[in-house]
Amino acid sequence: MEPRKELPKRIGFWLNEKKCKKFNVPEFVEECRKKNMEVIKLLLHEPLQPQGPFDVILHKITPIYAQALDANQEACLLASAFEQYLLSVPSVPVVDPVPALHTLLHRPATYALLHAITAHDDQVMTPPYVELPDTNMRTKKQLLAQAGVTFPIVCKPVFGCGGTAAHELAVVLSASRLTEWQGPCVAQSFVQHGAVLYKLYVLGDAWHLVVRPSLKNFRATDAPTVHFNSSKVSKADSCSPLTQLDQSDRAMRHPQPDNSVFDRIVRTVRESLSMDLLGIDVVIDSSSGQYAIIDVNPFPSYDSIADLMPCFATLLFEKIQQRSCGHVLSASSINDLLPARGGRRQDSAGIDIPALLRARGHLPRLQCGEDSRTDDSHEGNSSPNTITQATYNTEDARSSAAAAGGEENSCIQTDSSSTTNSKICSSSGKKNTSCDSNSFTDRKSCSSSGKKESNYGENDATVTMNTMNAAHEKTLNGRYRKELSENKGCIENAVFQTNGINVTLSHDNGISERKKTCDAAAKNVINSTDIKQNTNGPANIIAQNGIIMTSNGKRSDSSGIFDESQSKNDLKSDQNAQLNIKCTNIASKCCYELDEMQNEVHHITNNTITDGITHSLKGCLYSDQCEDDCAGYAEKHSKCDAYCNLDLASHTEGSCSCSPACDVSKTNVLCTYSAGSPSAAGASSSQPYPSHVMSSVSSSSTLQQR
Ligand SMILES: Nc1ncnc2c1ncn2[C@@H]1O[C@H](COP(=O)(O)OP(=O)(O)OP(=O)(O)O)[C@@H](O)[C@H]1O
Ligand SMILES: O=P(O)(O)O[C@H]1[C@H](O)[C@@H](O)[C@H](OP(=O)(O)O)[C@@H](OP(=O)(O)O)[C@H]1O
Repeated sequence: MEPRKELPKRIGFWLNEKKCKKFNVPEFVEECRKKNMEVIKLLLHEPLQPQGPFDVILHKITPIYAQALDANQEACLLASAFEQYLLSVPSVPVVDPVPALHTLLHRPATYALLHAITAHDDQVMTPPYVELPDTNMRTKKQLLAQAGVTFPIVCKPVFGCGGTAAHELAVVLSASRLTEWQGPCVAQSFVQHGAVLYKLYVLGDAWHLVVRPSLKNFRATDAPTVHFNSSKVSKADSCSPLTQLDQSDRAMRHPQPDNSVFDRIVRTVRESLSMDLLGIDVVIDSSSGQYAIIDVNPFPSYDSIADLMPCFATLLFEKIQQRSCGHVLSASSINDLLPARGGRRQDSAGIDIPALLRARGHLPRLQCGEDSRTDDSHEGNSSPNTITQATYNTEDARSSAAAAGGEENSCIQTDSSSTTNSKICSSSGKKNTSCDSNSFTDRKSCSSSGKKESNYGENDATVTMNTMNAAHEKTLNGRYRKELSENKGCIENAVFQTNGINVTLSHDNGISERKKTCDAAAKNVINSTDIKQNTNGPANIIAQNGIIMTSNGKRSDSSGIFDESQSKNDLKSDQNAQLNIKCTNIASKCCYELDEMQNEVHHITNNTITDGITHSLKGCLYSDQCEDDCAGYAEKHSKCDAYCNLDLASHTEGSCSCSPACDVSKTNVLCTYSAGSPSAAGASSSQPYPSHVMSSVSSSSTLQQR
C-alpha cells in the first residue's frame, strides 16, 4: 500500500501589497510547495481564527503599525486583532515576533537596545544619540550636549518604519542650523565613513553582506542643513550626489571590513531581538575603525540576494520541524549558540507602542483593548504591598494549569488579590483571561486582577511574561518561577536567563499596576542604595540567575547586590537606565491619569538627565511652557501621596525646580539630587582600527552560514 501523503503544512502569510510585489510571492509559494507547505494569505480584515490553523506565520505587519501611529483607527484595530490572534495560538512560530517589532518601530528604543548590547565591545558601537522633542533651541542644545551628540548630526523621525515620512532625514551641520529641522526627531552623531554602507541581511542562521552607497563625509560647518530621503541614498541603484565623496576625501584610506566583526554584530543583534529577518546597517568610522550600527530594519528587502526563496522556504520548514520536535524556537536556538555571552533580550526596550498609541489618542478606548479598569483600580492602591501579578502563558504553564484543574491554553496568574498564592486562570475568555503586556487587548483582563491589598509574599511574582514569542513557551519550570519570584518582577523588560533560555519580562502597561509593582520593588528588589532610590530598577537591566546588569553592563553579585560605591557611578553614567527609571517612577507616582501620564512620561523622558540629577521637572526647566508644565505637574503630583513640595513660587523658565527641602528618601526620583556629571550615553571610544583585513567585499552578496 502506498504510504499516505502527509497533508501540507500551512503557512499563514501577510505582507502588504507593495511588499508582496517586491517579495516575489509566486516564487515563494512554489518553493514552499516543494517542501509540502502551502501558503495562505491572511485576511486581516476578517476574523483570523477561522483562517487557521497554521503551522507557522510569516508576516511584515510594521506598515500597519506605522499607519496606526499615524492616527489610522482601522490600522489600529487590525494590529490589535493580529496581536490578539497570535496570543490565541501561542505555540505557533511567528516570523517575527511582534514585541521585537515594537522596538524596531521606534528609533530611540532601537538605539537604546543597540547601545546596551554594544556597551562592552570596543570595536562596535551605535553613535551617540538623543531623542529631541519639538522644543526650543536651548533645550535641544542642552539635550545634545548631555547625550554627547556632536555635530554634524543626522536627524531622523522618531518612528522608523512605514511610509515615506519615516525616511525623511537631514544632516544638520551646526547648532545654529538646528531650526532647519521641524518637529521631534532622534539626533545622532554623524559618523564619517567614506560613503560606504554595509548591509547585513539576516535570514535565520545565515547572513548576507551587501555593500551599498551611503552619505559622503560631512563636517561641522555653518552650511545649510541637508535634507534627504534615506530611500534615495542607500539603495543598490542610488546615485545621489550626496553619496559622492568630495575630492579631498577620495584619497582617504578607508578601513577594510572584518567579517568576524559583522558576524558578532549579527549574533548580538539577533540574539537581543530574537528575530530571524533583519537588515542591520553598519558603517565603519573612518578614523577610529569602529563599526557603528546606524539602523536595524525588520524583514528587509534582501535586494540582490540570490536564491532567496529557497532560503525562506527552508527557514519556515525548519520552524515547523522544530516545533513538532518540541524544540524551542528562534530565540533560544540563538541563545544556545551563545551560552557564554548570556543571551539578552529586550523586547521593547522600555517603549510600549500600544500605550503610546493610546496616549496619542490613536487607540480607541475599548475597541483596541484599552485598559478597562475603573478609576477604582487606578487609585487607592498606594500601599507599597499591593498587587503582584505574573502571567506565564507557556507550555509549562499550560501543564501546570492542567494539573491544577485549569484549562488547556490557560495561564497561571499570580494575583496578590488572592493574598499569597498563585491562581490558575484560563485564557479562554473565562475569569482573569490571559495577560500579555504587549497585547492591546489583554491588558484589560490583566488589569481586572489589579485589585488591592495583599501581602507581598515570598511566592508572589511581580511580572507579566511576554507570551508573544513562541520560543518562550517551554521555558517555564520550577526553577524559573523561583527566579522570577526572587526577583520580584518589577524589572521591566528584563531578561532572566536559565539554562541558556531567556524569558523576557515586561511590565503590565497599566500605570496603576506599575505603581504597585514598583512600590513593592522598592522594598524588595535591589540592595544598592542608589538603585533603591531609583527603585523598580532600570528598565534595561538584565537579570541572569540572580546577577543583575545595568544597561551599561555593570554586574551585581550573584544575589543581585551591587557594590555600593560602584553602583552610584554606574547608574549615573547609565543614561538609558536613568531615563527608564525616571519614567517608571514618575508613572508610579502619578498613577491615576493613565493617558495623560503616558504623555507626560514621554515628555519628561525627552528632557531628562543632567549631571546625574533626575529632576522630575526637567521638562519644565527647559520648556518654553515652563509655567504651564509646572502647574500641570504640580496639580497632578499634589494628588500623589508622598510627592515632594514643589517650589511653585518660582515657576519661570529656567528656575522652576523641586524644592530643596524635598525629602529624597520619601520621594524617589521625583526629586532626587546627586552630584557629578553624566558620561555621554553611547559615546564612542577611540579604538585604533584593528589590523584584520577581509580579502574583498564585493557589491554582490556574500553568504555567511553559521
Ligand atoms: N549616524 C550616521 N552617520 C553617518 N551616516 C548616517 C548616520 N545615520 C544614517 N546615516 C546615513 O543615512 C542613511 C539613512 O539612515 P537610516 O538607515 O538611519 O535611515 P532609515 O530611514 O532608517 O533608512 P532605511 O531605508 O535603511 O530604513 C544611511 O544609509 C547612511 O547613509
Ligand atoms: O532592505 P533595504 O534595501 O535596506 O530597504 C529596506 C528599508 O531599509 C526599510 O526601511 C524598509 O522598510 P519600511 O518600509 O518598513 O520602512 C524596507 O521596505 P520593504 O519592506 O518595502 O522592503 C526596505 O526598503
